[in-house]
Amino acid sequence: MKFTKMQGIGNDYVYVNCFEETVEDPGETAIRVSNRHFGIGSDGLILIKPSDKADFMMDMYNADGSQGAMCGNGIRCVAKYVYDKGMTDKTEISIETKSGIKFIKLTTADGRAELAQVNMGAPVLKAEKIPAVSNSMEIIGEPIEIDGELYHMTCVSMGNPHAVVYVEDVKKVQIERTGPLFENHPFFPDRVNTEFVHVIDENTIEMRVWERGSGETLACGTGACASAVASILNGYTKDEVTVKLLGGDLKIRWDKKENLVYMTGPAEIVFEGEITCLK
Ligand SMILES: N[C@@H](CCC[C@H](N)C(=O)O)C(=O)O
Repeated sequence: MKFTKMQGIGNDYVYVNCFEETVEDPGETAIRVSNRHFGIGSDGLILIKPSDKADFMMDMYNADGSQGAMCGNGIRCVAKYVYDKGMTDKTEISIETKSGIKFIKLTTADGRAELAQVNMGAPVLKAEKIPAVSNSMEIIGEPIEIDGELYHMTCVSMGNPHAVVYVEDVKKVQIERTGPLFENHPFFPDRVNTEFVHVIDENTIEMRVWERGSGETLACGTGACASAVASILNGYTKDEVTVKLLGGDLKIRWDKKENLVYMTGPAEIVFEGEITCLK
């Protein structure tokens, strides 16, 4: 099976072109390829498939084999892949995901895609739709105690569930301990991605993420969008936010008039290869 390893600000996935390849058991394949010692090494697996509703389809799996409905960094990479490989000559591409069709605009140079702006759609704030168990309709700045520590949490779905909490210093977060406690908290029936955010100024935040199904990653596109929306809702930032992640920066803009979130960032091919045997 031929594959391409790609990354969007350090959030790395193994991409398989399913116009040419068939993946029988994507969950199991994701677990095997993601292993950083016995496999290729990645945060998960992304399949690029034909779609009858959009130009292409993205089907994504986390490192633990669970399927994700949406992947912000992944969708920029899929758009770069199909453009750079000549599968389309369009610079405005539609991609079907499990959370609906997303629209991507590419900036190109020398026949290659460099930056991708993704219309990520409307943020979902209703607790039951995230899903999160709460007596409130929306969870904005709600207190939650985790491991004896009090956090104020804002929950947003960007096609997948996110809990955004604010901290003084992202470097000091014991994410390997705290991340799983949020991820598997009974508050979140489908588990949750958690963003630990520090507000730098009204235009800039920094963030570390614990991803549902993959653990700490260098970046999360949907998480950056959720963090920007949470920071705007809590009055910490303006509507356009630079999100600084361990792997790089993303620009997020919430167009409140249209209620649409736009994410802009890079995508890169790291290497390509062929799997002949993977235990
Ligand atoms: N890294 C992604 C999100 C991947 C899916 C997530 N872990 C989930 O299960 O919801 C991104 O860039 O958005």
